[in-house]
Order: sequence, then structure tokens, then C-alpha cells
Amino acid sequence: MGHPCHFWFSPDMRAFYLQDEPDNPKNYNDSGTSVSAEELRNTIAVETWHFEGPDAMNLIDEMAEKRGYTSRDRVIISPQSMGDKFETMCKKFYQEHLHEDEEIRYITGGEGFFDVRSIDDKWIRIVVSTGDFIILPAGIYHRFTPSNKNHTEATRLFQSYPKWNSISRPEGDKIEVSSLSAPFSFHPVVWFLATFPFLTSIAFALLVCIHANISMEWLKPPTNLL
Ligand SMILES: CSCCC(=O)/C(O)=C/O
Ligand SMILES: [Fe+2]
Ligand code: NI
Repeated sequence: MGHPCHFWFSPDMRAFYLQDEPDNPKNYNDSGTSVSAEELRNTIAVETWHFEGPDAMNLIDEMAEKRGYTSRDRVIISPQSMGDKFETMCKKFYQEHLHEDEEIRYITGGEGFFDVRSIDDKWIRIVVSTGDFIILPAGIYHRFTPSNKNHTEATRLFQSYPKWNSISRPEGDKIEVSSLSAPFSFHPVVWFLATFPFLTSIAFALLVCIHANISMEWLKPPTNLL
């Protein structure tokens, strides 16, 4: 049955490793090595969707409600809308940074690039244009630039009390983001168990012995009944 609104897991989303040191960051600067949406999701927990059609905003509303996003704003990044501040804002967005909260953006016009750090610290460039919806997990280094068309419009979703300050690199290295949802973020105990399997097995064996000993004590007949 036809549906007035279509959304999908970004089949046509384009992402690729960025060329090293491009002259103009607003050009595509595609290195030729592409990255799939699945790879983005599985390695660095970046999610990309595409919402199109008259019901698109309803879907955004639903998604926002489910994730506890109660406020939003709209940004138009262009020389026309920002005047003198355009270049300064472009520089600010393009400074490598992270946030202690997720970054959720729905692109409503124009085109731009989200650059995100791969698991081995290379830049992956995600091309976004009208209808694209992107979720960057908390704690991931990234940056943004409009393309050389100098025009991006977006709805930015915020939780009611977002810790919405940008933390530039390397200051962000000192931040421990507890809500980090990327696959490389683990609870310290899980991290310890995974990193030191030998120590973990000794500790486990000790626990079993202690427990067995206690159980044996319990099994012994009482000596003070007479
Ligand atoms: C396309 S939204 C503008 C960029 C932005 O809001 C941001 O936080 C970049 O990291
Ligand atoms: Fe950001
Ligand atoms: Ni349908």
C-alpha cells in the first residue's frame, strides 16, 4: 500500500574517507574509499536515516519523543542569513569537538558535511542534504561544514537539559562521557574483565573455592549438639 511518507535507513547516504589535508574543506574531497551506513552504525554508532514526504516532521516528532528530546531550534547556515557571522560560524562548526550529549540533526535544506572520526581516528565524511537525519553519539569527535554551495538548513533537536557545550580537541580527551553509546564505550568493570581475562579467571576460581569451602562448612554435622 502506498504511504504518504517514506523513510529508510539511508540507502543513498554517501560517506567516504576524507582525502588528507584538503585545500578547501567545503569541496567533497572524496578519497575514493566509501563507508556504508552499516559500517558507520556498527563501528562508531553513528545513525543515518532519510525522512521524506508530508509526514516526515511527524516521524521526527515521534523519534524526538521516544528519545526524550523536548526542544529544538532551526538553523540556516548561509551568508544571506548570517551576514558577517557566516565565516566565524563556519570556522566554529569546523573546529573538531565533541559533546556530552547526542547530536541529532534533521536537514531541511541545502547540503553539508559531517566529518566524524573513525575507530582508528581517520576522518569519515558524511554528505547530508534535504531529508537526511543524523544521530551522532555523545562523546564522538566531529565537525561540520556546509558544502561549497554555502547553504545548509537544519532542525536541531535538544533534550530538556542538554549539556550542550562543544568541547574542542584535545580538551575533550579528558572528558569521560558516561552516556557514550558507541561500541567502544564500556562500563569500567566490563572493560576490566575483558582486558584482563587471566586475572578475571583467577578471581572467579577463588570465588568458587571460597564458596565451596563455605558450603562444605555448612555441610559438616554440628559438633556442639551434645
Ligand atoms: C547542520 S547543523 C549545524 C552544525 C551543528 O549544529 C553542530 O553542532 C555541529 O557539530
Ligand atoms: Fe557538534
Ligand atoms: Ni505504504
